Amino acid sequence: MVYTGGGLSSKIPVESTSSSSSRNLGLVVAMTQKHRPPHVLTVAGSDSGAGAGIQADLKACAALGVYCSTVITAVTAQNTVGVQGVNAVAEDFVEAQLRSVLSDMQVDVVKTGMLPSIGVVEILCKSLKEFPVQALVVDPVMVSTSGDVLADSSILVGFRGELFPMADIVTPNLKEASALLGGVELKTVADMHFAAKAIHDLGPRNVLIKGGDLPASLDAVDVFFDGENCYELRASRINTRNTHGTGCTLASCIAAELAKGSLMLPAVQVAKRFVESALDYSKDIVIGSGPQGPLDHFLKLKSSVNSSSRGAAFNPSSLLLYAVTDSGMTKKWSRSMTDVVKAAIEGGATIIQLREKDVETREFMELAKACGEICRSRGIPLVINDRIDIALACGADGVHVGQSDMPTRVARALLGPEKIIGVSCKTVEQALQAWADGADYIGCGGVFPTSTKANNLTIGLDGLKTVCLASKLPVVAIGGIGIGNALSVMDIGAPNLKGVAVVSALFDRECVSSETRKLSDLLSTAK
Ligand SMILES: Cc1ncc(COP(=O)(O)OP(=O)(O)O)c(N)n1
Ligand SMILES: Cc1nc(C(=O)O)sc1CCOP(=O)(O)O
Ligand SMILES: [Mg+2]
Repeated sequence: MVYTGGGLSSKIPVESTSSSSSRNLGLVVAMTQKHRPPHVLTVAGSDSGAGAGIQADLKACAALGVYCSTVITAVTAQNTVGVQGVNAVAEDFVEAQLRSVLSDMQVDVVKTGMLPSIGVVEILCKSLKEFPVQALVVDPVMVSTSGDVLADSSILVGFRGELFPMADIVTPNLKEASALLGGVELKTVADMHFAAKAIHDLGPRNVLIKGGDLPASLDAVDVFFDGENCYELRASRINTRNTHGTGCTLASCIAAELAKGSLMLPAVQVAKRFVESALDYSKDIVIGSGPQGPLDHFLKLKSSVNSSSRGAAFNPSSLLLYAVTDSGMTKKWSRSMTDVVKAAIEGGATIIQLREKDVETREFMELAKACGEICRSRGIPLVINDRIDIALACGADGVHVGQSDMPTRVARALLGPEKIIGVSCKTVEQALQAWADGADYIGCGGVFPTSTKANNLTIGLDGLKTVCLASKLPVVAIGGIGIGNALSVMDIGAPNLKGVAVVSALFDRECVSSETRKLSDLLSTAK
């Protein structure tokens, strides 16, 4: 089959094109080391409401950094009210999908969800014998959370006879466990222990009985049995209507962790923690008008801990008057850090960087939290120097890293797509690398000699201009800059030079707010 659209092929750099953008794409591709990501194949039904099924599996795997391919067994018309329709995919086409993925894509773990007929179970087992994988996670989906039947009871024969003996773990909820055991009542944790052992006798190497529906329990208790020991795994019960998709998500997370190389019990524990956090993060979202809303796998990225103050995308104009703190200077003038941050903002600082080289982690955290509140209430971004952990823990807007700090690409992976990342660059190569690695701006200097940073190389106005003209990112100049020379910096004739970053000219002065005001007024006259 020939595909002539944009797609992936448009990302491959074309040799004969000499534009700078295609050259840089080539650079990015060349720099990328080839590796095979952990890979889960989910064999399940599609949920049009995207809370459960294939859609939940894709999101859960993505959230845990695992590649997920899909074999769709049925298409359901489904929302927060219930299941309005089920259209099973023809069995030979389920087989075709399985063959396509398994014969080509080096799947590590297969996870199953809705298997609508015994024929599909048989096809799956046959395919797994032909293309063995490292592990098989079976979520024996029979009834949806809304009570709608998703597989007829003949499926039980297929589960017991063929699939379970191949499974590394099965993850029934109480209703499914009861059905698997011929309708036995399961009402207590002791019943769950019994069920785990009885289902283990059907052949899987591990069993996880999910106790979410257990009556009158304060904790969410699941029982895990590995053939020798039974464990009660407890998590706090989260009071929310948004629980649709938790079963699929849990099984997918187990599969994802196994694909990364985890042992079974740790994989189950990570999966439980993920579901608990996702439920907590999404407990108040409103999607649909029915009784069961979906959980949101990616709210973690938007949680108050991670991104509380980042209202809008990074605005380069916030680099105009970039105030960088220094605890030595703050102590020298017997001031508190919160007072100097307030004073700088009062004087017109447009972004604050907390640069604390000599404080303990605990104190840095407290300072970052306190300054974060001040900045947030005044609409000014707060960036943390060097410390990605502090930025994450206190919900800062981003970080500034140097060439010997955490690599930008790793910082971006840890901080997610929305946080601001600034990178110190003294050369054109460093500036291009910062862009390729996902930075938002670069700090370029030392423009002039400085006594604030020991042994700092001075690159002068010419060095600054060279880097600015090559940089694809906005630039803030740093090093020895103050009222006497700020305009000469801003006048170098580089449109992407957006401002100046200053330490001593603000914080090693008698009055922080009036010094900042003078510099702010001066910068407002720059072209
Ligand atoms: C805006 C800005 N530019 C450059 C730096 C210097 O960062 P780095 O090279 O990591 O040195 P330290 O500040 O960590 O000593 C900066 N902090 N801010
Ligand atoms: C923190 C820092 N980074 C620099 C760089 O060149 O990357 S110069 C510098 C210190 C800037 O302090 P002052 O404004 O007091 O000169
Ligand atoms: Mg640094």
